[in-house]
Amino acid sequence: METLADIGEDELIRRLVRGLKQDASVIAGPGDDCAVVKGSRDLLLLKTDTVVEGVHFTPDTPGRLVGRKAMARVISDFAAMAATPRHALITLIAPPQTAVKRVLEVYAGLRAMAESFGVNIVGGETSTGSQLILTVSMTGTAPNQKWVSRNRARAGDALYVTGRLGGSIRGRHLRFHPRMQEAHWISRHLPVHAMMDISDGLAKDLPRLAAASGLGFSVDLPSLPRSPGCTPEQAWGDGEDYELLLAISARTPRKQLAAWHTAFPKLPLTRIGTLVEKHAAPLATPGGWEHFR
Ligand SMILES: Nc1ncnc2c1ncn2[C@@H]1O[C@H](COP(=O)(O)OP(=O)(O)OP(=O)(O)O)[C@@H](O)[C@H]1O
Ligand SMILES: Cc1ncc(C[n+]2csc(CCOP(=O)(O)O)c2C)c(N)n1
Ligand SMILES: [Mg+2]
Repeated sequence: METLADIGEDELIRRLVRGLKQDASVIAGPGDDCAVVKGSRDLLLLKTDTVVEGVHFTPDTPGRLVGRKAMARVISDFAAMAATPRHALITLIAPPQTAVKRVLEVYAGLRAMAESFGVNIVGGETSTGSQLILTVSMTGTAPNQKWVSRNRARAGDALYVTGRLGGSIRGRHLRFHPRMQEAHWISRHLPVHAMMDISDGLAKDLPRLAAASGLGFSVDLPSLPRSPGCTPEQAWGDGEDYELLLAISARTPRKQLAAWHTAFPKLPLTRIGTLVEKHAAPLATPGGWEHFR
């Protein structure tokens, strides 16, 4: 088996970036001290995110899915802002004994996901360490200065989620689809006040969204849209759903909400609760992912 120790850093990078597809915004991609891309008059958005072997995937996870997940998680954050991802830097850390084939597969997953969302991989960094770690840093734009924050929600707003929650560890955490089209549709068609993607579980992310606007929440656990075979507690706490959580005006006309089902007939948009004044919030059920405890 050919390992990273056999081919060395420069040859690895050469193989990783060979034939990378880039659009006309890229002036200088991998190969120089920095990447150079054309700027834009739109707002610039920035995000970085890491996946770690043993935390976000295992040594058995196919390389392609590791790369897919690493790229899709960041794209999902751009979706959560109703923004457009554009340029990515990839930091790859791997033990010397890693098979070259595995790293090439990881990169194939990164590249396929990037291409399908119009993201240019323009550079990165390669180093060694005790396990496989992949960091994707990305820039994006908010056309017409329009983006959706987490913190403009108001008491009384209705809480909705896209898709179904829970059980992601059975495979969906590796194969989810960032809700990009859906998020842009929401920002265009609904009076959305706050939005985020669900990575640590509703149990963690809903309190974050509410707190960002200085509010509390009331949620009906049995009403959560669930993945097949999941309990409400799993839908609440499992995490890595990468679905959208949004707060919209309680006065949204029913017709506007019904238009969702025409636009996305296969994906539910479900009312799960309400944002309330902090002092009026019922006690929340604990749960969700936490890295350090
Ligand atoms: N080490 C750090 N230094 C500075 N800011 C950080 C650091 N880690 C996280 N943050 C910031 O804290 C906020 C929450 O980080 P987190 O990674 O939980 O993002 P998220 O979007 O809530 O979750 P996810 O990345 O799983 O979607 C983000 O705005 C992030 O930029
Ligand atoms: C091997 C393995 N063990 C556990 C999990 C579950 N998991 C890991 S990180 C995370 C929250 C999101 O991460 P972050 O907070 O970094 O965005 C969850 C739910 C997994 N996917 N693979
Ligand atoms: Mg997020």
